[in-house]
Amino acid sequence: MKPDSSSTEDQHAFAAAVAEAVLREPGRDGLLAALLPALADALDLRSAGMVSQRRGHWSTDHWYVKPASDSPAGAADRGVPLPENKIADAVDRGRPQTSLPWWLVPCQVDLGNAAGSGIVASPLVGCLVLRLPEGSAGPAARDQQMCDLLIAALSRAEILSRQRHRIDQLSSVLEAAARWQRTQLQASSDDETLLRRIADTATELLDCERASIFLWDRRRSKLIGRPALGIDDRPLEVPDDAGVVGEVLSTSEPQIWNGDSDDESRVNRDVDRSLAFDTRSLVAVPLVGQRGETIGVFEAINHRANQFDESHVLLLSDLSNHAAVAIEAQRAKKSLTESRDRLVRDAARSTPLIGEHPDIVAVRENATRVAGTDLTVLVLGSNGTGKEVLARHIHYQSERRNGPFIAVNCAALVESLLESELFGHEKGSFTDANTTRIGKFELASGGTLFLDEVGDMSAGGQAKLLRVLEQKEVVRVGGSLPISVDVRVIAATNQPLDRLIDERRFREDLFFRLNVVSLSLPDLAQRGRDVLLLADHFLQHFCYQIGRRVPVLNHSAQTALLSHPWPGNVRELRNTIERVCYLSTGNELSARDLELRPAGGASKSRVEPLSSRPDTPESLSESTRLFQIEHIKQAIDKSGGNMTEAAARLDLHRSNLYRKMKQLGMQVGDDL
Ligand SMILES: Nc1ncnc2c1ncn2[C@@H]1O[C@H](COP(=O)(O)OP(=O)(O)OP(=O)(O)O)[C@@H](O)[C@H]1O
Repeated sequence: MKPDSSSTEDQHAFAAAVAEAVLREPGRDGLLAALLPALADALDLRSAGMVSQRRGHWSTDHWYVKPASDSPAGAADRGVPLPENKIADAVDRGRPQTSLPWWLVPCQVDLGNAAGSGIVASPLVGCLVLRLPEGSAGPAARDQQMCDLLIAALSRAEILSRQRHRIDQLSSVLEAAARWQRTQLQASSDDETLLRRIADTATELLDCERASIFLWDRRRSKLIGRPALGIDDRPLEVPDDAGVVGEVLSTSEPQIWNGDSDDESRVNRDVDRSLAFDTRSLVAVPLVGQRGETIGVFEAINHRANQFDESHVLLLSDLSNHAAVAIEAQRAKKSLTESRDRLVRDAARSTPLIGEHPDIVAVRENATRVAGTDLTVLVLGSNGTGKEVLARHIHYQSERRNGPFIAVNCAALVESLLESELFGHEKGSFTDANTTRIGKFELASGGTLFLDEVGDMSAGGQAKLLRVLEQKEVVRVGGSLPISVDVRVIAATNQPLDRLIDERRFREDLFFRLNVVSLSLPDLAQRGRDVLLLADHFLQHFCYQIGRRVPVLNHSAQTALLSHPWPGNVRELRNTIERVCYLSTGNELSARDLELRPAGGASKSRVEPLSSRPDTPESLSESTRLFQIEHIKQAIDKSGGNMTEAAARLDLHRSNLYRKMKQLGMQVGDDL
């Protein structure tokens, strides 16, 4: 038998055994398995063990008994009852206790601080239970040093293992968050699918039987259980102040309820009843939105008691942070989708293709048919017949309706600008290119590009357009990377393209590219009583805008509308009605109110000569500006709103007329 305490050689041998075991990183169990026999050897113990307290209970982690040959009494130790009271006493005091033949060395590691930030864990509470040799008077100081060495090695192993566990947890949470994000990106994703995925992840990672998200309906003071819980898959609603979940909501603090050892009144058994579940353990954490407000509670439940501790709170809180982001993103997506759908509906309603004439009915039917395809469409018709209206009508009936509708007037663009306008340019690609600019083709991606007045496009422009239509990709001016574009093209012209092709002013190959389907709009004068339908539509529209009662068109007005030749087509009619809505006051409109000029003649001048007005400005430049505005207005008026004709009257190119109007501060659009 050894002396009362260990020798220096024993101490060195034990230190070497500890160093060797630590280097192997065998984990807590491996360390105990290797070092308890070494400690027993060094101190000539009959048995040595580690007991620890987990979730309120003492349990023996490891127990080493010296073989019977070395210690005849040792074999009996296996059945010896542990001095539980003394163990608890040693742990409570945090100091070793001797109660011969037992020596009890508490082993308590505060992992929260030791393991670094982010690892909040219940302290590891344990006790080395050592049975001293027969006749021992008690341990000596150097024996204590050996125990300290063992405890330090165990602490290190525990910290390492918890760090690894934490890293695994965080990786799982990140993987789960990425999965949720993918779910959200799917066009068909809905709230229920996302919430179910989130709850499933929590069930799996917390190894629990059920997880639920309770979203707070603050207005109704209710918590709504999601995904749909309970009988008939109906959402479960509970008062927002009931049970542990209510506690979490009011305190914004995580809560654990651990069955047997906890206050039964904290649990809302109504939830159990509707789930047909017997909750024995529960952990719940707040769901906090991006602005810091609590938007709900995330809970996990188990049939078994004492299942949850701080590490579950930590894990569920991590999940909850990502879940809150996903839930808010889903809500934002839903509200954006709803407002987009509303806008698309409004936009579609605001450009109806009005008309019951058989030609218009046929065009509408063909438009509906072609809307279901991605075919290129060529719309033919005189100015103002509604070519853009028809293009929008096709767009809003197509699958592309949620994408953009981009209209480009090809005639308004000089050739040098056309390429940059349609295909964009890179910064610095020419003198004025101060920034990178996205072209109309890219802007229209996912939607429809309406190329108006395509017959007026220059030869260079036509060649470039053809290339893009064939390759379905654009290269920005000054760039080299081809950018693929997913665009449906609808082109329109009022020009006789076949004649332009004969005169070699329009490329035949481009014509075939554009003319996959062609739709022709008749002039308004050929549409019979559609004039009255359209007049009525514009009357309603403008009177609503101004806020005046809608006047009726009397017999003379109707006759005048039906017999007018409408050289400016629907645009001219719209301008006429707009003017009447602003200038007339009665509840009935007559032919005289309409002031329709005979074909080819000048309308009764509605514009007073500038010089005769009392408010004529003194400044020469201002009166010149006003004169130009009036002169342009008159030209447009005389042309029935037909800008090409108005430009010709003014001896200007159409694009120059637009530019001049912008320069003068005039509105460029329909309400001229
Ligand atoms: N069938 C229709 N129903 C309702 N409004 C119409 C219709 N046709 C044309 N309009 C209205 O007439 C005006 C001119 O229509 P739009 O711009 O579509 O004609 P366009 O043929 O494209 O003209 P341009 O050749 O000058 O570009 C617009 O204000 C449009 O709202």
